[in-house]
Parts: sequence; structure tokens; C-alpha cells
Amino acid sequence: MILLTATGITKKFDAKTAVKQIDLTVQAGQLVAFLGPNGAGKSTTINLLTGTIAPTAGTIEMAGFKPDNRQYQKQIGVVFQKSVLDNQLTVWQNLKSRADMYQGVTLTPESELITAFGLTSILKQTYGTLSGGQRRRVDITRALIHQPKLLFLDEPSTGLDIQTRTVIWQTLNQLRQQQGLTIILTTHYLEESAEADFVYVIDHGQIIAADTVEQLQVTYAQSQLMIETDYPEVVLSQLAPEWRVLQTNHQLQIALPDDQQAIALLTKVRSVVTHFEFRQGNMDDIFMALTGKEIR
Ligand SMILES: Nc1ncnc2c1ncn2[C@@H]1O[C@H](COP(=O)(O)OP(=O)(O)OP(=O)(O)O)[C@@H](O)[C@H]1O
Repeated sequence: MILLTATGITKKFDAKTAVKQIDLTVQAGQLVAFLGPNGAGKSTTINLLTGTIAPTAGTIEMAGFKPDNRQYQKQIGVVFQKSVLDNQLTVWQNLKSRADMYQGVTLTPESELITAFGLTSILKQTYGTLSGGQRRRVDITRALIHQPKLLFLDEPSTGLDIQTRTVIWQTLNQLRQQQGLTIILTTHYLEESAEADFVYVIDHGQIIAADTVEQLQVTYAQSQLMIETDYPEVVLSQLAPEWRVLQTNHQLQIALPDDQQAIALLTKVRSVVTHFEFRQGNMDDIFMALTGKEIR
């Protein structure tokens, strides 16, 4: 089921076109990643989808509502790169004042969300004195208080250690399973986009690829098998014609679809192989192949 559709969205800031003619469809319950280098237009796209800024052209719709509609806003939760919480207030005051903005939302210090994100021991601390990881957990909790259908996370893991990232993702995955929460995130972390159900690769304000991780992998990130041999011609004679090969003297670098093909090939040529290495294609390769840049 389609939850959100964006058609031909464009955003110009004076002479600069930050987003050009982007089309997006987000299925309910999915984890969707926007992957792109610095300045690609990811945050601008999120700002458009959350109604924080208005598009220069194009339309955005969720269940028949536009971003400037109250019904649209009730269905989304947003965590921006820069926190919008009050530094002077305690964690509890920040969260409670947010909960009080919604009818029918009750929040207590024992609420599941508060315990799930590990906030119990910091509820009385002022937000301004929290560590980066603690702040991010509070930010996400605040965005989820009214049980939105769709959560936007703009670079949720930047600057966080692995433990904090794990806690956050365990809790979010639980909410996805229990409540069918849909998540749109922007990220530079390749492992985060590798977990996504669907990835939009964005560069220079445009979508340059839109697919599942598996399909992107097949198209842009073939696995590599490195073989060292004194008899390269024997190995070459066993390769499928569509496999790309780079030969440097006694070394062959072969791009093939998967590890099963690598095992089958190695089995056939094992008597002439002196050394081999196998590396599975990953999001890094996809990113490189599409943008020509390493992700930073
Ligand atoms: N308010 C603004 N005024 C002028 N230019 C802007 C504005 N906001 C964004 N831009 C420009 O639009 C382009 C896209 O920026 P955006 O922040 O969307 O990129 P991003 O992909 O989120 O980058 P990052 O990964 O560094 O956060 C950049 O060139 C940026 O300088």
C-alpha cells in the first residue's frame, strides 16, 4: 500500500536548484533510505516532505493530504539534524509538553517509549546537559510520542557510537514490527542503507537510482573474486562470457554475480590456483559506481 507520493518536486533557493524534479513513492511499513554525498539534496528533500519548506514546483501527498494540512502533520514525526528541543527544560518537561499538544496522548514516566529508549534515568536532567547519544534518543522519543505513521530521520546516527546506534535501531525495528511504522531516513552510514527495504540514491538534487538493496547490488556492485595463478588461460577458459575480468600478469580479478558462482569456479580450477580472495559487493561499491565518489 502506498503511503506517500511525491511528484516532480523541485526546490530552488535563488539561483541554486537544490532538488530537481524528484518523484518518490513510499510504501507503508517500509524503511526507505536516501543515500547521497554532502550537498546532494537529501535534507532539502526531507524538509519538503515534512512541510518545513514549500516546493518551487511539484506535489506531495499522503492519504489525500498535502504537507501543510493538519492531518498530514499528525501522521508524521520528524527528527532533524539539529535538535528542536529546549536546552533549559528537563527531558521530562520537553517530552510532556510535546505530548500535551496532542489530544488523546498520555505520557507517564513509565511509558513504554521512555523505557525502550532508555530515558528513565535522565528524565530529570536538563536537555542541554545531555550527551549527543542521549539527546538523539530523546529527539526520537519526542518525534514518536503521538504514534505517527511515518517517521523522518535526517542522519540519525551521525556522531553516535555503535552501542547507541544499536539501541536506537532495536527500538525502531520493534516499532516497525508492532505498529507498522514507516521510516524515511537520510544517511551516510552504509550499514543503515543496507538495512533499507528501498533506497533512493540522490546526487546533485536528482534521483540517480531507486531500487531495493538486492537489485542495486546486482546492477552496481558485483562481487569480486581475485585469483592468483601460474595458468591464467586455464581459469579464463572456465569463465562465463558476461563476467568482466581484469588481468595483471598472474592475477585475475573477476566480477561475478554471487558467491555460489565463485565456489563453482574455484572448484573447477582449484589445481591451478595458488591464492584467492572473495569480496562481496556492498553499498560502498553501489555508491561509487553511481556517483563516482566515496561516501564521507
Ligand atoms: N536555505 C538554503 N539556501 C540556499 N542554498 C541551500 C539552502 N538549503 C540547502 N541549500 C543548498 O542545496 C544543496 C543541497 O543541500 P542539502 O542540505 O539538501 O544536502 P544534503 O544532501 O542534505 O547534504 P548533507 O549530507 O551535507 O547534509 C546544497 O548545495 C546546499 O548548499
